Amino acid sequence: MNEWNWHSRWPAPAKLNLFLHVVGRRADGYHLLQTVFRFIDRCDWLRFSPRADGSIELATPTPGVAPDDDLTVRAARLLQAHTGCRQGATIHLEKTLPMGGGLGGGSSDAASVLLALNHLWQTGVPRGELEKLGLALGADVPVFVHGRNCFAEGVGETFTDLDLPPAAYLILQPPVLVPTAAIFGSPDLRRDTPAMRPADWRPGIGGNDLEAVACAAFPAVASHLAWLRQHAPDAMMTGSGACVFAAFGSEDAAATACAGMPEGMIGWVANGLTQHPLAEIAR
Ligand SMILES: C[C@@](CO)(OP(=O)(O)O)[C@H](O)COP(=O)(O)OP(=O)(O)OC[C@H]1O[C@@H](n2ccc(N)nc2=O)[C@H](O)[C@@H]1O
Ligand SMILES: Nc1ncnc2c1ncn2[C@@H]1O[C@H](COP(=O)(O)OP(=O)(O)O)[C@@H](O)[C@H]1O
Repeated sequence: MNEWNWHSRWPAPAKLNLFLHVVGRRADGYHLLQTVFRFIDRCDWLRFSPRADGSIELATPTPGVAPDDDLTVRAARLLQAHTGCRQGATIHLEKTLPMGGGLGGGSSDAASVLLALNHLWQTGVPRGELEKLGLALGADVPVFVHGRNCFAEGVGETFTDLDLPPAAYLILQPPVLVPTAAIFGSPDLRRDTPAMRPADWRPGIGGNDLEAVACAAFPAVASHLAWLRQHAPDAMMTGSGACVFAAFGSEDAAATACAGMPEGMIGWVANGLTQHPLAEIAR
């Protein structure tokens, strides 16, 4: 893909979990999930400048995250270590996606860094290997490297690709940062939803098993969900929260509901993507 180069602005799209079931737990405490990932057209954006000194620098530190802990920096260093690459990069990250929002922003940033620098440094790591590398950074990273809307299993690393119909979503952003580990660690979490066959899933099937725990711990999530359900009964939370969303019949219908939000509520309309914008790179 020749159009992607050092001058490009690289997208890191958000995801929605169209349903999310906890079907078990691994010996190491990680939860076995079934979920459908859908990419949407709301993105963080990345730019890269080459560095001859081999170091990785983040020119735009993320508020509240030490640069060495930032998933963008960790992803770049992981790729360097994996390939023995001696080139470096300065990373410029333009954050749009809320942190701790269940939209996978940090994971998507990490995946786009892996895809972009693998291309720019010409390190030639195949996509499947990049997915495995991404898993070391977080359970959500592999799907963004994978690049297709899909039914995911395991901790989120085994994929059955899906063709999803176009959809317009209204997404509400409660003003809280939900810590994923605390939601998965709750004694109240239901962990025994029966597994389904990926081929049996259809849009509208399944709920989010993390939702009740997040709503109990964060009343703002519950109140945003209650408001959205007045307009769209199928509204649900994405990931471990905090954001909640609903599909509408058209972008106009979603925009109309958005325009009716009470003062102070933050929400926006996004369209479902047919695939990740970097899906064809390194394939
Ligand atoms: C819940 C989901 C659904 O897509 O999304 P988000 O809400 O984070 O967007 C993901 O599974 C989150 O993935 P990610 O955010 O990458 O999680 P990680 O950093 O790997 O894990 C954070 C912590 O959550 C717990 N965890 C995470 C994933 C999983 N399958 N089981 C778990 O028990 C573990 O305690 C882990 O230490
Ligand atoms: N580049 C990054 N963008 C967002 N969060 C990051 C980043 N690097 C590290 N983090 C950490 O990852 C956590 C989870 O962020 P994020 O992926 O945006 O939320 P979620 O997993 O709920 O979708 C943040 O609270 C933050 O501490």
